[in-house]
Amino acid sequence: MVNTMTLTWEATREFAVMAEYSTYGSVVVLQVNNPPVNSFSYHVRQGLVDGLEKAQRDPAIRSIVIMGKGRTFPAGADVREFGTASAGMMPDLLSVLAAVDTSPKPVVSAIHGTALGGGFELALASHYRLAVPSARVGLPEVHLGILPGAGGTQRLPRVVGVKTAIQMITTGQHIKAQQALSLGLVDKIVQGDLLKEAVSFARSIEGRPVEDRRISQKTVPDAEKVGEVVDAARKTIIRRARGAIAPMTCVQAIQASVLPFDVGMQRERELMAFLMTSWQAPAQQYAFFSEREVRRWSHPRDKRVNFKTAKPRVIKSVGVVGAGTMGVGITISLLQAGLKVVLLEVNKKQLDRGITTIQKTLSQKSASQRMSLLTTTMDYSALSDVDMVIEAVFESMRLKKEVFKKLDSITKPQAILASNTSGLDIDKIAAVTKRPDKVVGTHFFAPANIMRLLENILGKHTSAETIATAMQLGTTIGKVGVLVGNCPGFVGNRMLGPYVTEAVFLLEEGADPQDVDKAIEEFGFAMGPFRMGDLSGLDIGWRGRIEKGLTTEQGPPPATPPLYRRGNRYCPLADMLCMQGRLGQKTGAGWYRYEPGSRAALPDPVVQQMIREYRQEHGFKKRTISSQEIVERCLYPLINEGFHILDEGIAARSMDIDVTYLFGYGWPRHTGGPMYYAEKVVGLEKILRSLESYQAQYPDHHYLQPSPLLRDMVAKGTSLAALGTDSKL
Ligand SMILES: CCCCCCCCCCCCC[C@H](O)CC(=O)SCCNC(=O)CCNC(=O)[C@H](O)C(C)(C)COP(=O)(O)OP(=O)(O)OC[C@H]1O[C@@H](n2cnc3c(N)ncnc32)[C@H](O)[C@@H]1OP(=O)(O)O
Repeated sequence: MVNTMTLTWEATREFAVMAEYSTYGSVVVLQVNNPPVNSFSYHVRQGLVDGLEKAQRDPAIRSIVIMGKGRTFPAGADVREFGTASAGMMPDLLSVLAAVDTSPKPVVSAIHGTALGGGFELALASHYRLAVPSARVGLPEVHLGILPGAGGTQRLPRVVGVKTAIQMITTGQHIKAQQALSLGLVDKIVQGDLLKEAVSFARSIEGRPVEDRRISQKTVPDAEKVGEVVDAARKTIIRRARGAIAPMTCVQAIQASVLPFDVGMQRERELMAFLMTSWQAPAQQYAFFSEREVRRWSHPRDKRVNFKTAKPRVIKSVGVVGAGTMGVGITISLLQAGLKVVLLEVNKKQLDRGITTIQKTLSQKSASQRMSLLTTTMDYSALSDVDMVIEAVFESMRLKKEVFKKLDSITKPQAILASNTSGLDIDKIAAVTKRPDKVVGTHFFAPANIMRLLENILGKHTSAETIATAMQLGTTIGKVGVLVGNCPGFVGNRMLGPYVTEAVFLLEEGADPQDVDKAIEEFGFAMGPFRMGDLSGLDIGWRGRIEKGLTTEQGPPPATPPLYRRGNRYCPLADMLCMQGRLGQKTGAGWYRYEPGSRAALPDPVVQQMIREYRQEHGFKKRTISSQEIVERCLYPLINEGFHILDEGIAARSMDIDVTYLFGYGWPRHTGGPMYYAEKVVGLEKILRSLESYQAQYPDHHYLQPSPLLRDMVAKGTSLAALGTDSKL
């Protein structure tokens, strides 16, 4: 009987191998075979339709199982096909799913891995769904700037209701098998061999009518509440989406699920066409692929040093120096990935505070297991045996050099020494060691256990093996690693300089901090530059400017013209706040004021008065500044700096810059990243002309001077994609 059944292939192989057809008595199994994620490329769709038709024709067949071969059930449409001729080739996914739904013989989807997007829509069109315990399902299309366009917006609410469907579809969350079972999205969780279990299950339901199993024929359980649910959702989604159009369009499609199925499907199709042809969908799909493409890194100048040839060292234990906010966050990330950590901090109180934070942050379930991987110490000799050290001490070159000298003398010769500096010269740090080839920058972002970006900095002497190890470590701990070259601020913070500088200049001319923040937040950032400054602490930038000699704790350096430093325009408003002890949220006041215990940024009349007096003192005439000007004045100089970075070979490709900004700086994903936005949304020529026009108005704002590369690209009509493979780099 079933359990003892021999699973031999009786399959005929006349169909495309991308949907293999095999029979087990009365059961046909269609196995999608399109590695790596079994996406529905044209040949898969054709193979499935052919297989379904053959199964219908064969009177000996009484049920059909659909599964994925290899690592997963289909994870959705083939996104690389979007916009190409194959995407439109029939059969499209909708006709495949219609053939499944209307099949007179029961169709069972047997899920392992991730049934996502079109894959989960296929499962929902099937009459039964089985899943292994580790499977996950979901409709993540919103992250690609589209909606579940193969019936997902119509079938899902018919099972879970409009409210849950909106929640699932607008967040794109993946649901674990057990939760899917409790929501009624799968019928059974099966242990053991999925193929055997699925065939057995299919046999057990043969002969039962399929009509009442068709989700398309059901009605939405909470239909009478749809108006109020949609209204409530609209409010949160519009705020959360910050300019992304897909989430609200998904809601509109889901709203149509209370209509007859065919009418709802028509509405879904129209809304899908709207999103597919929007500028946001390609931007988000670019972001999806770029996140993966940065894994294929190469030296910004020397393409021979790359991911294909460089072999990473095996890292089993890591030392972390410094138990401040960054050191603690890095330690948590490493522990969560199962690495052994030796955390060193010379200040006992700080070390104790760090240990408490680590304990609190690690999830209850695995805390003791993770904590057993941690050793804490105040003694450098405890680092003698680790494979790698990440230094996360205060941002001072003098201190970092001291630490690296000690590390060089104490750690084993093959250990890699990494600095979490956010912008100091890696070569100067490496120069104090006898192993500059093993020194690398690993710039984490706060909170380091949450933020996904890891900016890895290649020094002049960093070896290919060392950089490969840093990139591999990023993958191990679930970060998106980007390889960049060494320059002040590297990629991320260097580009932030012009952005923040120009934002402060806007205050001189008439804007208030809240005007600037509002415009930038409406563009899509979670926080504008002033709220962000208050959150990070205004003293970080202030200390940096003091270290560079641009200001002092008492005010401008002697004999300095108030609005200039080293020949460049300079606005001291941020320094003035710091001199008053207004360091941001942590002191209850910065650009904004904060009620005790609250993080809500409240406009502060004291700051407004300070800015007014400053304008009067220096002869600035207040004017009204439009949101458009604010966005252009802040973001175009940031983008311009990106062109300088490409020109200098600090980043190998524009996508490395985009990924840095998407994952480290909250750049809105629906615009693709700063460089994508510049080229594909605004247009390089328009960026250039705007910079020229602003520069004519503000000749002493040096960041507004267009980069030679930008000029050259506009003159020649070169694309950023071509630049990545261009001999120039
Ligand atoms: C003119 C307009 C007309 C409009 C008419 C409307 C008609 C509509 C008809 C279309 C219907 C389609 C409807 C459907 O709802 C749309 C979709 O299904 S969109 C896709 C939804 N699915 C996803 O978003 C899943 C994306 N993938 C992932 O989340 C992850 O890859 C994973 C599956 C969880 C696996 O993760 P990992 O194991 O970490 O592996 P990687 O992420 O590294 O991926 C490995 C490899 O695979 C590539 N890849 C992954 N998913 C896809 C995909 N869906 N398409 C193509 N390629 C994919 C990924 O890029 C990696 O590639 P590599 O970097 O290794 O080259």
